[in-house]
Amino acid sequence: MADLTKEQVSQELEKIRPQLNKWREDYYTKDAPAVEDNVYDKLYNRLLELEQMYPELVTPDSPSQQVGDVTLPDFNKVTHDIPMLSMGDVFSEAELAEFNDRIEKNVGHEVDYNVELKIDGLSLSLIYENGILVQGSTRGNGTIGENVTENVKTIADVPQKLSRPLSFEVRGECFMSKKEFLRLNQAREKDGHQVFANPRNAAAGSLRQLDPKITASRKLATFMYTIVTFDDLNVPTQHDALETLKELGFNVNPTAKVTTGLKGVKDYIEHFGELRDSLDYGIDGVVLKVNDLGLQRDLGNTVKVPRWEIAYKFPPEQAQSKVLDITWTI
Ligand SMILES: NC(=O)c1cc2c(=O)c3cc(F)ccc3oc2nc1N
Repeated sequence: MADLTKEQVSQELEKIRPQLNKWREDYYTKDAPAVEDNVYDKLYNRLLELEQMYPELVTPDSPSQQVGDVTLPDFNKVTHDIPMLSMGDVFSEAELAEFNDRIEKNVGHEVDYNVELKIDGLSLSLIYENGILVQGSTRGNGTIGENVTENVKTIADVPQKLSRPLSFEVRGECFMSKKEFLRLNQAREKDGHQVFANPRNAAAGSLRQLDPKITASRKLATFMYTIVTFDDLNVPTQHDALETLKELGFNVNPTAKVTTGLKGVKDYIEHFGELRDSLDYGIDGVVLKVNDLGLQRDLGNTVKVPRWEIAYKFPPEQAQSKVLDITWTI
């Protein structure tokens, strides 16, 4: 990157910030994205790059200062005691190798990863008290989310009562299957309503409804992936956490795989890059998580993302073949 003067960076930031904020506004509050995720992500990463050059140019309204969704004014709000962070994104094998190098340097040895599909939905938090579902909420800005408890109770695969009287929080992804997305859009077209741009926006628009009866009329689904407070559950790894979630009656995506270092990650990415179109749910990448939960705690989080996981993003659907063109040198 040629060295840019502060003035040049300031001018470019003045163009990028409003553009990203406009796209964010559309993406979160209108549930109708103006651009593909990867276009947003690339410009967002450019903003981060420029802000890192001259941190004094960061403004409070910069997209880098807000995390996650913009919450609509009309939902009751909930505070996430443990922030719901987002994930760092990478777009190439070289960046995956950099992530792995950082982890091995920090930990001092090779680590196992739990590799999971990155479901293209919206984050969901579920809180249970003595085994009873008492609260469902969205990520919101990471600290303040939207209370969607009554809506969540209409999702068939969300257990309202657990087989054990546990009090804890679990987190996962709420999504809409491609089949349901087509059915819903056909119905909306017939009724002269605006159709949803993609299953992710249909899921967001359906979960973030003020009227639970509307949510109930749309078939939402979940894949849960985190037990937030697992102290008394004696769960040593992320893979075990997924097993425990399944035993407790949650819907868990069945494709997770434990790898040693990056060995096997290439195959996993290529395999699911090929299967992507045939899955009945949208995926936009693959998530690598340090499998050992103790190591995750030691590695900790930055203000915005955990240090112990990374999301490798597929190229957008129409560029699907590109996933196979990556020359892997691992
Ligand atoms: N879309 C997903 O399929 C998916 C998303 C996340 C997260 O957003 C996520 C965010 C955190 F702060 C921590 C763990 C996470 O794990 C995750 N795991 C997944 N499988």
